[in-house]
Amino acid sequence: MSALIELDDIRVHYTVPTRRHSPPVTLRALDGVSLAVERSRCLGVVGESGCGKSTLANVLVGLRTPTAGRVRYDGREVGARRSKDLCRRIQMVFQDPVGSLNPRRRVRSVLAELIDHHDLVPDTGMNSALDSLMEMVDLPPRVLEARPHELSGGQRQRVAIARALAVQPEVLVADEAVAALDVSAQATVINLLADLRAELGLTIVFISHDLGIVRTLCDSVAVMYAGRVVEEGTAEAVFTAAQHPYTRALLRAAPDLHRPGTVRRSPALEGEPAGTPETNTGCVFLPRCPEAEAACASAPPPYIGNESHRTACIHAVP
Ligand SMILES: Nc1ncnc2c1ncn2[C@@H]1O[C@H](COP(=O)(O)OP(=O)(O)OP(=O)(O)O)[C@@H](O)[C@H]1O
Repeated sequence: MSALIELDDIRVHYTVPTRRHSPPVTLRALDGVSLAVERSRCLGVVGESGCGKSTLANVLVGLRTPTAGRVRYDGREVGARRSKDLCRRIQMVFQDPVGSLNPRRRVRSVLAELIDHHDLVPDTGMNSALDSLMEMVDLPPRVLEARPHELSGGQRQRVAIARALAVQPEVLVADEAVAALDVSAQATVINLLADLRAELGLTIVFISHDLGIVRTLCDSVAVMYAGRVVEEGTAEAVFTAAQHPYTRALLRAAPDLHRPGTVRRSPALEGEPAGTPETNTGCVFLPRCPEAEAACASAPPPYIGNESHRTACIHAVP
């Protein structure tokens, strides 16, 4: 199967200030990421907080121009300035629908404006296009008349998905799209994404801290550490026979994988002690993983920043 999106040696470096009188350092948020996403498939991207997942999402949708590397879409190289049509084809769903929806505007007006902007439906077909969108995301038509604060978290996230679907995209990049939802709303949104993929042939890049959900939804998984993809494979292979020490540490630390009835622990990890993750707003912070650091030795510390919220990918370029 041919890849719809290809990333080739993508680097995103930021220049960040340090202490007064010290020169700024370069932070490698992405440090040579190569990935291919096949059409109509779902790729999960996992890794601890700060490893570069959102930066990757931003590169995919064109919100961030890479410092180096190439992005290809459907075989064609994508430049720094994307066409309106390419922007339409790759849509993002963010973690926080409240922040991404204008609180003053009714759902109808947000969706209609987008459809209009891309000339996707004649004026006479607008009402039925909006009704079908609501049906697609399993919301009653009355939601069209609501403002975001009048909806539940799960409903808002479905409106955010409707907004992405309004422009008839080929790719959805979901960046922690269910992290802010309770378990039942999460299940609804996950099922919705799975149905949309099956019905519309959508390609999905699903970024999440929740390994249980990734295993359920995704065909393949890319594991990120310190701005790099350290392991990539089918979901089954990654979850049952992880190869990289960091993936194994991540699996050990994932609370969902130890919860009975969700996802069984990888046989590859049998006999190894489970980690004790500290959780904070849904993020899993791993205990330091010397094996993983050794395996990523070409990206050595020193880390900068707050050690208690360790962002492994922050290391100064020597
Ligand atoms: N505009 C920016 N300027 C400087 N540093 C940035 C910028 N955006 C992101 N970073 C840094 O780049 C690194 C990667 O950030 P990113 O948001 O991609 O991580 P993440 O894996 O998505 O984390 P989380 O799971 O917590 O959302 C982090 O160390 C972050 O602080």
